[in-house]
Amino acid sequence: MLRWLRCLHRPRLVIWRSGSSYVARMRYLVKLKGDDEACSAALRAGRLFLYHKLRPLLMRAEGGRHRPLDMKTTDVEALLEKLGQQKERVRESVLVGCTETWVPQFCLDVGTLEKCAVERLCGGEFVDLRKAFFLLRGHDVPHMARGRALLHWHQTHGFCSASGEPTVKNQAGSQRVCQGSGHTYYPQMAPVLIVLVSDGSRCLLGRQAAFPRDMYSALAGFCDMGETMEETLRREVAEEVGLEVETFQFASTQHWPYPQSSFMLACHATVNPQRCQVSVDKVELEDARWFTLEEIQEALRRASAPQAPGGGPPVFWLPPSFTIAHQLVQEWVRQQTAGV
Ligand SMILES: NC(=O)C1=CN([C@@H]2O[C@H](COP(=O)(O)OP(=O)(O)OC[C@H]3O[C@@H](n4cnc5c(N)ncnc54)[C@H](OP(=O)(O)O)[C@@H]3O)[C@@H](O)[C@H]2O)C=CC1
Ligand SMILES: [Mg+2]
Repeated sequence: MLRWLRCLHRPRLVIWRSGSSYVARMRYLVKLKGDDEACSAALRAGRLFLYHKLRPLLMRAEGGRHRPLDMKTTDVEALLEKLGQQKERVRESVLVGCTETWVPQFCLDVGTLEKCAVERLCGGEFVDLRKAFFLLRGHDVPHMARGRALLHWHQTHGFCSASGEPTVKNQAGSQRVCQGSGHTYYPQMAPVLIVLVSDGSRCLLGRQAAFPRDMYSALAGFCDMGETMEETLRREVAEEVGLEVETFQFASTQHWPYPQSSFMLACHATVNPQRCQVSVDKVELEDARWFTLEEIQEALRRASAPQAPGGGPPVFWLPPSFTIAHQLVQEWVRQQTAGV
């Protein structure tokens, strides 16, 4: 039976900045979601982030980093007209947020335009989001991921599953409605459990064949219909590596834009060190193995994908620092070294 893992990690205290500005902005955003006219006015005054076939438009910033390129709506309208499109296409955009200075932010996919022409006219580059994860600063990543996820949802929910008729997006893009059946569709995320398993002194990482070469991550799996988080955790660890979890503790959550949109629920778990022989399900994983604290600490010190010197054995590496898998690994190291 699962037991709660006591004292492994201190509960996280989150302190939000106080003040009425956050509340007012959230109320403004909810108004834009429910009021097409207000949202159209916000679009005129807002900023647009362009995507091309779900690749965000980035520009080079100082220090070799990149940043998302945002544009005035009127500039995007001029761009569309210059490339032979109707400027009304800006209305295909979706609302993704609002800055602290109350500038509404929208995303628009211009995948039907010629990519190089847009890049030339805007002075940026459309970059695959997985590559962009390594180029952007941490706080820009969730923003770009959210835009991609929402645009992808709209691109794949154009028809009603009840009537087969086209669905229509509201101006904010917070829902699609089928006039025929009356169904309203809302953007969805699939719950995924991600877990860092430890035997007390080592942690278990695995890799799928589709991962970048030599990258290892925490175990993950989609929640089955009707499962609790604990049941998914226990099942996935049993299925993928043949181990029985003894204790676990919830850690945090993260939105992840793949494969469609996932709501990642992150946990730490332990197995009995006397029963930690890994048996990998080769359909799901290419490999899974135990790593010592020293190996993990060294991987955390390596900034990016390392090259094995002189053709020696490949060195493993971890997902980028903003990912929840990386955060689980860092938490585990902190716990292992606490009081040392
Ligand atoms: N942010 C992070 O730090 C990390 C994120 N992840 C993400 O977690 C997600 C899940 O991990 P993964 O190990 O692949 O999951 P699973 O172990 O559940 O295996 C994936 C398989 O499950 C099936 N499946 C069941 N439900 C779904 C669903 N709702 N959507 C898609 N496939 C489903 C598919 O099988 P079939 O194709 O046969 O139908 C798919 O190939 C991935 O999207 C991955 O990108 C993973 C690690 C780190
Ligand atoms: Mg998996």
